[in-house]
Amino acid sequence: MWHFNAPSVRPYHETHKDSLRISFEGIKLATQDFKIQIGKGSFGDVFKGEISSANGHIPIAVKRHDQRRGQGEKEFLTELQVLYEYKHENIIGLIGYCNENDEKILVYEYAAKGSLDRHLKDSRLTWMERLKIAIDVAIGLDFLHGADPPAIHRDIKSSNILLNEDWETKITDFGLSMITSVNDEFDYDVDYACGTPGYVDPLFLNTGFLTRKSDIYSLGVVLLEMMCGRIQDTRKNLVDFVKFHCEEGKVDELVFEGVEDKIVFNDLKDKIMPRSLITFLKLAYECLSDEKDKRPTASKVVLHLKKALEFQVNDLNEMFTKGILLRKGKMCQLSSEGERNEMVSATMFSYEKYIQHRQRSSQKSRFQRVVKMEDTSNLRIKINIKTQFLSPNVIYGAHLVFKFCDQRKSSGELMYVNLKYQMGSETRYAYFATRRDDEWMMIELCRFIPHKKDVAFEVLIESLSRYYCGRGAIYVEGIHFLAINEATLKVKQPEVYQKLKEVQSVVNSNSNSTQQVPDDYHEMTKLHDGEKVTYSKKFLLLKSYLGNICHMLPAKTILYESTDVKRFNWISLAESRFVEVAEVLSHQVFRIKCKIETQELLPNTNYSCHLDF
Ligand SMILES: Nc1ncnc2c1ncn2[C@@H]1O[C@H](COP(=O)(O)OP(=O)(O)OP(=O)(O)O)[C@@H](O)[C@H]1O
Repeated sequence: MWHFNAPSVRPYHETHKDSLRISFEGIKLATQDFKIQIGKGSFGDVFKGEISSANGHIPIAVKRHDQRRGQGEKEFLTELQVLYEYKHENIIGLIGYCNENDEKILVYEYAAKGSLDRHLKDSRLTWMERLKIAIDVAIGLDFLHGADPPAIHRDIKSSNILLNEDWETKITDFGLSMITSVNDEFDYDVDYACGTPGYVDPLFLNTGFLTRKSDIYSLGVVLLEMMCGRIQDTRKNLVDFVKFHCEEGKVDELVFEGVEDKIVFNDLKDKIMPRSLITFLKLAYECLSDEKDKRPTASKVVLHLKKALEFQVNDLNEMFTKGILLRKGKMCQLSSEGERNEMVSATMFSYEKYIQHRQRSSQKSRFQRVVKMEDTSNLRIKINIKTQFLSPNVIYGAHLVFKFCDQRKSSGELMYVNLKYQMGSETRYAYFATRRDDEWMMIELCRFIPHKKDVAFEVLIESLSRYYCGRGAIYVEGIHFLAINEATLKVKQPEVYQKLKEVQSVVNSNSNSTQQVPDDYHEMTKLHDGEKVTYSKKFLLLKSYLGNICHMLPAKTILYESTDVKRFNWISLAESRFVEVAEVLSHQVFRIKCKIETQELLPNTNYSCHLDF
C-alpha cells in the first residue's frame, strides 16, 4: 500500500459522533483483550468481538490502528466520518469508535464470510454469485459517487469487499477516501498519491488528478479477479494477462483460470453463458480504459452487470428447458423443480454385431444421430453408461426412448409393448410405452435415487412384443433420466411419499456405492416384524427398485366365491406372505373381483396386474 498524508477536503469535527464513542476498556472487554485476530491491514490488525444489545449479542469487527504502521489520525478520522455519514446497505456499518490517547479503534458490523479475496479461488462461489457481489459493489460505489457531497473510495480491491453471513456485500476500509466539496464533474487535483499497486488508476498515478473514474478503474480490476478466480498480482498483472488472452482469442482459458477446483466449475449450474461473459468482459475492459471518459459511471456499471446477470439466468434457463447438448451423446435439462435431468444418446450403447443398425440424423431427435434396430424381437442392446449431471438424492425414473420407423397412427397415449430387459440378474418386463408429443415413446425401466451425480447404469434391452409391436423396425434415441416430481407426490399421495422417503433413508444409510434398494427390500417392509398379512389388511409392497410400489392383495379379498362355483380350500403356507392361500383344483373355475385402491399407487406409472400362484 502506498500511503501519504490524505487530507479530507471537508473539515471534520469528531464531536458530532459522541453517541458512538466506546471506551478502550469496553472494547477490550468486547474482544476479550483482542484475543481473536481476523485480519491484518497495513494500518493495524482486525479482531473479532461481541457486544450486548437489546437484541442479544452482536458480533463485531474491531480495527485497532497501529500508528507505527504509518496511518495518521487523519485517516482514522476520515474513515470515521465517511462511515458515519454515508450509510448504505453495501457499505460496512459503523457501530462505534474509540479515540483515547494513542488508541484509535473503529468498531464495524461483523462480516462473517470475510473479504472477497479469500473466496476468489473457491469453486463453490458460482458465476451467478460473483455477478451479484459485483453488482452490490457497484451499487455501493454509485451511492458514494452520487451522494451530496460525493465520496471517492480510492482503495477499491477485493480485500476491501466484505461478505456477511448471507453473502451480502459491504465495501470497507475508507481510511484513504476523499469527500469532495462539490458535486461536479471536475477533477480533484491532489498532491499525493495513494491506493494499492495493481488496483490504482494509472491515470491518477501519472497526472495526480483524482476523479470518481479512478474507483471505476479499480473496480475493473476486481471484476477481472472475479472472472479469473485469482487475486491481482503485480508480478503477473491481471490486466495485461486478460488483454493478452482476449487479443489471442483465448477468452475461455482465462475464465476461472486461478480457481482451485476447475472441474466443479464445469458443472452446469456454474456454466457461464456466453452473452453474460461477453457483457461482463466488455464492461471490465471499459472500466480499465486509459481514457477516463470512456470509463462508465458506477450507475452504468450497475446496469451492465445486471444485464450480464439477466443473460446468465435467462440463457441458462432456456438452455436447460430446451436441453443443452453438453458433449457428444450427453444432454442435460433442468426440470421445473430445478433438478437436472439427463439424456444419454443411443450412440453410446453397444450392440451385438449381427444386428443391423444404422445411425440416422434425420429423425427430429435432440441428438444428431439415432440408432435404427431392425429386429425388435431380438434387440440385445447393452447399456452400460455413467450419468454425469443428476441431482443427488432426488428420485429419478430411467426411460428408454424409441419410436417405430413406420408412421403409426397414434392410438392414445399408452401403447402395450411388453419390453423385456435384464437388470443385474433379474429379468424384467415393462409393459407400456408412453407416446410423447414429439412422437418419441418412453418406457420406464426403473427408479433410483443417485447419491452423487455419477451413477453407473447397466441394463440389457432384449425384445419388444412382436405380437403387439409388429415386425417393423424402431429408432432408439437413448436413455432419459427424469426427476420424479416429489412435490406433487407429497401433496397427492402423502402415504406413498412417506414410504418413498423411508426407502430413501434406508438407501442412504445402507451403502455408499449401491444406488438401488436391495432386492429383498420387500421382506424388510413386510408388515410389522414378519407378521403375516390377514385378508382384511391391504398389502403395500415395495419391490426391488425404488418407487416401484406394488399393491398386493391377498386371494381372500379377490377370489369371488359364489354359489355357482365350487368353494375353495383355504390353507396356510409357510412361504406365503398372507395367512391363508386358496387351493384351486384343476378344472376348477375361479373368478377374480377386486378393487384397486389407486391412492396407493404411484401417479404417471404404468402398472401391470399379475396373478401369483
Ligand atoms: N468488518 C469486518 N468483518 C470481518 N472481517 C473484517 C472486517 N473488516 C476487516 N476484516 C478483515 O480484516 C482484513 C484487513 O482489513 P483492513 O481493512 O484493515 O485491511 P486491508 O484492506 O486488507 O488492507 P489495507 O489496509 O492494506 O488496505 C480484511 O481483508 C478482512 O479480511
